[in-house]
Amino acid sequence: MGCICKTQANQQTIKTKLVIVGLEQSGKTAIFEYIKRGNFFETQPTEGYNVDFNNKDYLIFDLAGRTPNLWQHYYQNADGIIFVIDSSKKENLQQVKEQLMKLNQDIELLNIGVLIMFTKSDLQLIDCEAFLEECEVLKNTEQEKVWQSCSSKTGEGINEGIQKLMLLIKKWNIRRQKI
Ligand SMILES: Nc1nc2c(ncn2[C@@H]2O[C@H](COP(=O)(O)OP(=O)(O)OP(=O)(O)O)[C@@H](O)[C@H]2O)c(=O)[nH]1
Ligand SMILES: [Mg+2]
Repeated sequence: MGCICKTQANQQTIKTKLVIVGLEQSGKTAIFEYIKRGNFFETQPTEGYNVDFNNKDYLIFDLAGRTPNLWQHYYQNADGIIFVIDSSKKENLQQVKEQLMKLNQDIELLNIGVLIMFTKSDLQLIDCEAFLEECEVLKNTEQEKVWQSCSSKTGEGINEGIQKLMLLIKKWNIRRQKI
């Protein structure tokens, strides 16, 4: 992650660094804004990234879906990744699978907790569990992941997802200390 992350982390003793990734228009910024404001906020497509470091618990980078080749550069110093899937879109699930496989490869040697967020649950069309089963992402016990269905319109599931991610990050930190 870039120097902004490290500088701000030092100044504000931020505990946890998170990165939000996912396909274009999947709902990343809406989740980022919901975490920041506690309500839905109408978004624009992201250019580059958004960052929030005012909340001392988290430093969050919300990356642009249109430049997936840049995501990996933010993983190095991250504690957690939120991979966002638009659960109202069945047509791009193949692309989602490919990005999830790429994510697995990119973080193979890093101790990072991954939360898969199926967002737009207010419009939900896909069967999340069947999808996860089909693409086998949760079967790799070496690289444990958690998942949650959520909506940035209603707020449903967002805090639950973050709590699951925090627990997973704690586990990773304990494992890291044992190594
Ligand atoms: N109904 C519904 N719409 C949502 C939800 N989350 C996001 N949207 C809408 O989906 C569209 C895309 O949301 P963004 O959060 O901007 O998506 P993004 O993943 O940040 O997109 P990029 O920055 O282009 O990669 C916007 O029109 C949002 O209003 C949700 O939970 N429910
Ligand atoms: Mg965005």
